[in-house]
Amino acid sequence: MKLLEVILKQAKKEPERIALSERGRAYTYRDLFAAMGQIKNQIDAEKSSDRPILVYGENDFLTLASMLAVSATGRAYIPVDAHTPKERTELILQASKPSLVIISTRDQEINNGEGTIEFGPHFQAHFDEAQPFAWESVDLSQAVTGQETHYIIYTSGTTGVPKGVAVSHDNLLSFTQWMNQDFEHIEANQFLEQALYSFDLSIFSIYPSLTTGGTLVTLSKDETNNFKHLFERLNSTEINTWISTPSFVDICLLDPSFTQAKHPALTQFIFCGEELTVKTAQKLLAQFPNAAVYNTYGPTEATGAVTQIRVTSELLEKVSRVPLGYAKPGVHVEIIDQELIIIGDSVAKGYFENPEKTQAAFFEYHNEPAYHSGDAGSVDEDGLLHYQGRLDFQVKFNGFRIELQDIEAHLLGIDTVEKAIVLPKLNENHKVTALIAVLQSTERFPDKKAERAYTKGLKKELLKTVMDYMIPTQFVYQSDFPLTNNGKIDRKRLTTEILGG
Ligand SMILES: Nc1ncnc2c1ncn2[C@@H]1O[C@H](COP(=O)(O)OP(=O)(O)OP(=O)(O)O)[C@@H](O)[C@H]1O
Repeated sequence: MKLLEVILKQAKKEPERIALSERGRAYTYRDLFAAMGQIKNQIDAEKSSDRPILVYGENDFLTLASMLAVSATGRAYIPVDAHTPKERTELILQASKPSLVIISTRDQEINNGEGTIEFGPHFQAHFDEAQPFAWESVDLSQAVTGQETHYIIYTSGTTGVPKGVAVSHDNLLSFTQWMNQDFEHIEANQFLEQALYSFDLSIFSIYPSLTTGGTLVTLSKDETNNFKHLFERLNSTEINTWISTPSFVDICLLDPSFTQAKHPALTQFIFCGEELTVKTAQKLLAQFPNAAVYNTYGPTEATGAVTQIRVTSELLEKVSRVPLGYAKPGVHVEIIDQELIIIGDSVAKGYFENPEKTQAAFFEYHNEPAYHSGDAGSVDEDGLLHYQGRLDFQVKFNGFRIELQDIEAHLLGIDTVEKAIVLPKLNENHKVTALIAVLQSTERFPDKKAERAYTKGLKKELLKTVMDYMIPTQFVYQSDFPLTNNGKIDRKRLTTEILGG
């Protein structure tokens, strides 16, 4: 069955259920299909080629309806958030050459600080609620299916030109079925939709919610950026399933009202995108002792996530790093030369119209699709996967091979350390000349002398668990860490801030 057909079946059963709730406004499943139909008509009227369609919008109803309308025409959609820097949007436009651009943001001024973008053929999406709607008019005969590309998400591209990961309908179907089976079953589940649609963490809420008659509770950019607005919204909205990066929940844990007593309906937390530290998991379980907390792992190239584990207090007592979990059905993970190789039905089709990059990362392993994750790890005898950091975060320092994230994990093992990032300082020959630890500590230092004394104690503590050649050369303290648009700690910006351009 096609994903859109599953959504339609569910929608027809309970058309008045809320499909999406934005700040100050809620839309039913009937609204969603009505809007999809209208936008699909607009697409059909353009008579564009069957190349992908770029949807330029925000996390809201009109953007969701636009993406689904594109799927209904059988084309792939490319979600681009309207807050994306102009230059990057232009790079994505050049790389993807979409047949059409749907502008679903209501705020046309959004990018004007940076000037107008040349979109090529485009139209503004509209939803006219006064127009009559009949379920019989819904036509999914052309809708995306099988190996056809469902969406193309451009990864933030740590280097150079962004790469568009092409995910098939069947990749997404397999992911959605797993989410619907292997996590908590919550009736009329209200999903937090914090991740931008242009970040694949968003599929954790969109498809499981829509295929089961749930509600997407979307946060606007203003709400995720403004602590006061965020808490106004969180405290006035019921959420059952929380999906975010660990860094985002860290921000929420700063608010004393973020507790089970205040949010009794919030019973499930699902994390992905970056390491969930033992500290964050402990803090969360202390605030929400009855909630089911899951760590999941996966790159965009393997459709959202491919492993999961329920994180309990008992588990946290036994481990120094939170395991990544067990592989989903249809996927297995092998370690080849230290690297996690993801094999099976979640592996995406490749990078859109980029055979060179595709060939470098995707391959066939015993007749199954496989992907080089670039992550280091190990697998237990019973199939439990452990994370050891990104392979490209391994450096040579004074002749020793050092895994930066290994030092970070040990720093986080110290009670007063809340966050830790270790950055390599390079000379002009790209040789590491120093390791800089950037820390957020619970301690406050009245003066430099106090800071030095604390650092001295920290080094002593660290020496109990790591080799002396792994001790950072310098320690820098920050009260908060910059985050990327996707809500992960922004190492690149931190490097520029600490080490200079
Ligand atoms: N649960 C987890 N624990 C540790 N690391 C994780 C976890 N989940 C995801 N990651 C990290 O995030 C990576 C996947 O992230 P994603 O596909 O969003 O792109 P990225 O590698 O962060 O690059 P970019 O953001 O530049 O596109 C994984 O390869 C892994 O390194």
